[in-house]
Amino acid sequence: MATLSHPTVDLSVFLKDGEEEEKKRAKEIISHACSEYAFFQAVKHEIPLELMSRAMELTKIFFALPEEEKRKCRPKSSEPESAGYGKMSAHGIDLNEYILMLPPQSSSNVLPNDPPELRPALEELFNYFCKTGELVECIFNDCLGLPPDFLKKYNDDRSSDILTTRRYFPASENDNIGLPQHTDGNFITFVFQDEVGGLEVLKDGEWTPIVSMEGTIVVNVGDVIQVLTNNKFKSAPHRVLKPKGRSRHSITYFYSLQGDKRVEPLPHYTKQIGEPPKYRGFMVKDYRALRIRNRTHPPSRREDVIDITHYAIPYNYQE
Ligand SMILES: O=C(O)CCC(=O)C(=O)O
Ligand SMILES: [Fe+2]
Repeated sequence: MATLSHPTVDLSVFLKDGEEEEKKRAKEIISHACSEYAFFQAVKHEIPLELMSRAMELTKIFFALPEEEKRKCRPKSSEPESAGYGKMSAHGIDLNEYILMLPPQSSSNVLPNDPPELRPALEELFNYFCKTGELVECIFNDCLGLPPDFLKKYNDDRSSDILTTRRYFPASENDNIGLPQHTDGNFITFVFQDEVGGLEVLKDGEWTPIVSMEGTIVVNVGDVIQVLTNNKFKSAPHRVLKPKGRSRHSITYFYSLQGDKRVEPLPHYTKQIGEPPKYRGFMVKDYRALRIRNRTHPPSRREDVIDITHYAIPYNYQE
């Protein structure tokens, strides 16, 4: 197995005034990581470590409850990807179970009352992740050489952000996939995995594990950033393996773009540098619908699963 070490970035330098040299170095690491691996690990972020582990422990308590208790949090709507408790299965095998949460103020949320401390912990965590998302977006803006606040103005509506907390079931004799290979369709994703690990990224044709480190957040570039930057920043395929003999837990925050936004390669990465666009433009909601269809009507062949290459312009597209 390849041993790729994903770069680690201290985000605290961006929370202080001055320290220009440190900021420059951190931005170089992030730019390199996002162009090569699509993933990096963030330490000294603003999210209190105590809150991260409290939320993780509380979700473990929830997932250990009897099925009928958890079902009390079934979504209000039958639409796929609705807020609430759900289970992800493929070909009759349970892969993982999850709570999907929209912004705390959303009336669509169906959050557990048991354990009672879980709901406020998730709401608090959601708000911290949102702040971290805004910070990383601002750092990306600089790394990409875009005009000040360009991404902030473009992505100014946080109502589509999602937090999921998942329990992956233990592996069976013949099956160890907890989440099949995919790229994230959103802007930027933040993952907090427990000590079990299991998240892997595809790099140069090899699956490489993202080592779990306490208090660390995994940051990964989503498809929207890959398209905007015309592939300068990459969104890499990743998957989660289920562990043998135990469960695995993670909390993921999808910093997203609102459905009515149009996404296409920016002039800064096309016209202005004489590069042809590698993608045609699309609406976020249309891409989201295609991705949901992958789930509700899974194609039998892997190559028929719709991903961002659906919008690639064949003659211009290179990895
Ligand atoms: O659970 C994890 O570690 C990552 C989950 C993930 O990749 C996703 O939900 O898109
Ligand atoms: Fe993912």
